[in-house]
Amino acid sequence: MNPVVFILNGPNLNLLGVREPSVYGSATLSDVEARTRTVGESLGLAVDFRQTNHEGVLVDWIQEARTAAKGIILNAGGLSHTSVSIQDAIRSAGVRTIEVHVSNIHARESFRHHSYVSAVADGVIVGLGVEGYEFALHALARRIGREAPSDTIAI
Ligand SMILES: O=C1C[C@@](O)(C(=O)O)C[C@@H](O)[C@@H]1O
Repeated sequence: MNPVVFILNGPNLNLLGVREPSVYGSATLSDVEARTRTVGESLGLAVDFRQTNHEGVLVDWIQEARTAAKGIILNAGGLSHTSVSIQDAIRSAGVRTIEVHVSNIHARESFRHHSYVSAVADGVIVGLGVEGYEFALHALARRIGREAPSDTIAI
């Protein structure tokens, strides 16, 4: 059985592709799910892809990852900028976590510049569109030993 990676999406990400396409692009969350499953398989990872509009559900899923997943890719949406509870959950999960934002949060309104997730994430990918999820999968695969590191980049 391949190691499981949770890809967790927070509020409003169900509207990807419909919502502000000039900011978030035209790919839907289903497109992202399909693509990450394919990339995950190629890396020897089993992707468990989820979305919720509810903070507590996200906290429950992060807690579940403690025993059920080897890594988390998290786009907490607007909760990234407000949720101490999500930071606490990641801190106690003890699971490698990569934060993803589709848009470049640092080039947007100042309230988006700070993320509570970033302080407890292993790495952060912002502003690279939905491809950011794939880059995060590659980063996790390396960190959980499923992808040989390149001989040119030592991380
Ligand atoms: O919902 C979102 C999406 C987002 O997380 C992104 O993926 O770019 C950025 C957040 O500021 C915003 O609230």
